[in-house]
Amino acid sequence: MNQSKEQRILNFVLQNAVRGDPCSVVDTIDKYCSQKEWAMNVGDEKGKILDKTVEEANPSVALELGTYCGYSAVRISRLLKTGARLLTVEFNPEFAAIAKQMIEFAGVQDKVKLLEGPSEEIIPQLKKKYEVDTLDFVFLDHWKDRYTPDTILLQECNLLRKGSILLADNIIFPGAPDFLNYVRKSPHFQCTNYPSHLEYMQVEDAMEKAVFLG
Ligand SMILES: O=C(NCCCCCn1ccc2cnccc21)c1cc(-c2ccc(F)cc2)cc(O)c1O
Ligand SMILES: [Mg+2]
Repeated sequence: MNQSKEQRILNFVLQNAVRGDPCSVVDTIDKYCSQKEWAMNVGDEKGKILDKTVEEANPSVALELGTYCGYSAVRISRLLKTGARLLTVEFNPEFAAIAKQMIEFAGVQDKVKLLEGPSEEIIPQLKKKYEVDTLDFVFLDHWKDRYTPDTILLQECNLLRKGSILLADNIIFPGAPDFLNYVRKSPHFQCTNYPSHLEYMQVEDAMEKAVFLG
């Protein structure tokens, strides 16, 4: 049975990155996906915007929707302070299995909890089952038509507090027009746009930061 692209990415990391070194894992994935096979990791250009936003949020509890191979989970968790944690949600069991190994190889498994399933089921469980009070930072990188309903669901579940920072990938490509509309029109969010490029390509993309005002 021939390997998946995601398995090839993981194998390349296991053979070429430094175990326990999150930066080398991130750089090695970027090397593979820019030179050998494109993949939908957030990448280094948008990754730098992600880094800045995580540093601004300095979260105790962070949520990521869309783990994929674990690239942004490793990227985010390498910046977390002692005792802080990242909950990352992946819907696809094959991707979750790859991401688990990627996270463990990077040595960030103590900071990251990988939750398997659809966001609309997991978000309502965060308070009781995963002992979350409120979320300091949320990275949206899953189905683009789920960004808006999940942002509404986060509010309905009382998971956001004054100052919670949402960062959304792929605002231009593949695009999340309804999300952009929703947060920019809402009196409960202060928005900032960060123009960038699609990972590993010269195609325009952008990220949108939305700070919850309460
Ligand atoms: O589709 C993208 N990501 C989402 C993947 C599926 C998420 C599924 N999923 C995960 C957790 C979860 C929880 N609940 C429900 C569903 C859930 C994506 C695509 C492109 C892209 C693709 C083709 C192209 F030609 C150009 C660009 C680039 C990106 O950066 C992307 O992020
Ligand atoms: Mg993306």
